[in-house]
Amino acid sequence: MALIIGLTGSIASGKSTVSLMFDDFNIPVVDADKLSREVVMPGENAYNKIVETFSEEVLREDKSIDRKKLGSIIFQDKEKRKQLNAIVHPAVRKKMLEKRDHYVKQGARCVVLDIPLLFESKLTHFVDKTLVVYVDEEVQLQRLIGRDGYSREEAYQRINVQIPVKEKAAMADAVIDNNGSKQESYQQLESLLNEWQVLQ
Ligand SMILES: CC(C)(COP(=O)(O)OP(=O)(O)OC[C@H]1O[C@@H](n2cnc3c(N)ncnc32)[C@H](O)[C@@H]1O)[C@@H](O)C(=O)NCCC(=O)NCCS
Ligand SMILES: Nc1ncnc2c1ncn2[C@@H]1O[C@H](COP(=O)(O)OP(=O)(O)OP(=O)(O)O)[C@@H](O)[C@H]1O
Repeated sequence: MALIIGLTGSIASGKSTVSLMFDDFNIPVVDADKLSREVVMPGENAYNKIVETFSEEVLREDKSIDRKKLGSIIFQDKEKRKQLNAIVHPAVRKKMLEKRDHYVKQGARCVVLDIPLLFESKLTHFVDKTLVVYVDEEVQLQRLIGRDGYSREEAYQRINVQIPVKEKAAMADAVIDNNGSKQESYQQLESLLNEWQVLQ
């Protein structure tokens, strides 16, 4: 039986950074953020629904979704966020489960589902173990600003629409403390995978 790990955290806590490390252990990762970009490509159902709901105002000149613009709308309006989630999440879940099952069928010993909203969307039944990538709030804020160039207010807005990462860490089966170097996080991941006996 394959072990399915749900990898989560909060925005800019380091999920993608840790998710890349699984490659070294030949463990496949299904990335919900990546799928959420694929399902809103022009021509897809979710794309059409987004245009219907949010108007052509959220399109770029080439008709693709202007993610920055859509983000600036939904991160400050709970109702609009719910509308977008209702459009995008079902399509992402379907693709995620298809990919999970594909890797399991191929004989993977372990599959990672990288899902930013694992706890918020109550998806823990998709996985056997939950793993949270944790950082202190000030580190999270600085890394988010450093990566995306948001103002402090914009960064807080994005952090505050999710369950605080401290609370997620308290709910998780395991936690990687990503306040230190990437190397330190890598070592924590390696020990955990040994503990969970998924390394060949
Ligand atoms: C609003 C959008 C267009 C902004 O796109 P952008 O490229 O700027 O951000 P990206 O998609 O890379 O998301 C960055 C991070 O924001 C957070 N986030 C994104 N959407 C949401 C949401 N609906 N609620 C809370 N946090 C969210 C996550 O931590 C995610 O990792 C995009 O995030 C989106 O379509 N969101 C709805 C789908 C969703 O919930 N995706 C996240 C999990 S599948
Ligand atoms: N241990 C670390 N030391 C220094 N910088 C780090 C560390 N871990 C991650 N970072 C940097 O912090 C930023 C956020 O990390 P990352 O993109 O992995 O977060 P994320 O949780 O995947 O974010 P999102 O929720 O937006 O997808 C990136 O610029 C990344 O390079």
